[in-house]
Amino acid sequence: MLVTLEGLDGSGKTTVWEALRATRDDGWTFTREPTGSWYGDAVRRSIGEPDADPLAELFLYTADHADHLSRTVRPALADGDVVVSDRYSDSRYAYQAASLDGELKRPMEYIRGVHQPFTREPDVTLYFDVPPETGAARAGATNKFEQTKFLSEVQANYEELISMRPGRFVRIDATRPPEDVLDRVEDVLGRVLGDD
Ligand SMILES: Nc1ncnc2c1ncn2[C@@H]1O[C@H](COP(=O)(O)OP(=O)(O)OP(=O)(O)O)[C@@H](O)[C@H]1O
Ligand SMILES: Cc1cn([C@H]2C[C@H](O)[C@@H](COP(=O)(O)O)O2)c(=O)[nH]c1=O
Repeated sequence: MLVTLEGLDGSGKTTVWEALRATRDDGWTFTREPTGSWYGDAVRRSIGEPDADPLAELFLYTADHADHLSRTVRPALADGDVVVSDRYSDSRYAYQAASLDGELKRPMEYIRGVHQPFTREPDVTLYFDVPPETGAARAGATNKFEQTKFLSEVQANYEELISMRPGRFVRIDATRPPEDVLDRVEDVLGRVLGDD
């Protein structure tokens, strides 16, 4: 089963991912995008570039995803592991659709179309829901993505994705204290894995 954690910068995904990882052992693979590979290094370099070309940036993230799929996600799923990824393809559909708004016609449709032939859709996606102001403040507003205005566009894109796949997304109220957020995530995982 492939479980992904999605949401705005500062929504608390990594906090939960680390807490889950600390209490699980065999049968679980914890992974993330951007990855730790050299493709991920290229992505992180681009995040730090305010003037990076948004289309070039989309393809850096997508290259990292292709490598992540073939080297980590697909092998772990083939071994029967539960794979938990902190960010995955929906981050591209939400963030790069925002950064390419005005550059391409229907950017989300374009980005989903690029992924469709090779990606593996998640089974369950936990959406960490916070207002853009909260996300930007928690993240520290240190780069071009961690800005309230940009995150408002990203949030609208996530809402569109949720309305397209209501059965896959589970909304988590991530404005709650960290312990409550983790409890809710554990409940959801217990339910979906129990049903598996
Ligand atoms: N539920 C919460 N309430 C208040 N603060 C939180 C909560 N969860 C996480 N934080 C704090 O918010 C900051 C961002 O958290 P975290 O790194 O987990 O978010 P993230 O969604 O992974 O962000 P990014 O996508 O930018 O990496 C951290 O300082 C963390 O301690
Ligand atoms: C995978 C992915 C990420 N992003 C953005 C979101 C964040 O601002 C940064 C890095 O992610 P992290 O969770 O803070 O480590 O990159 C993106 O725009 N598109 C993506 O596909």
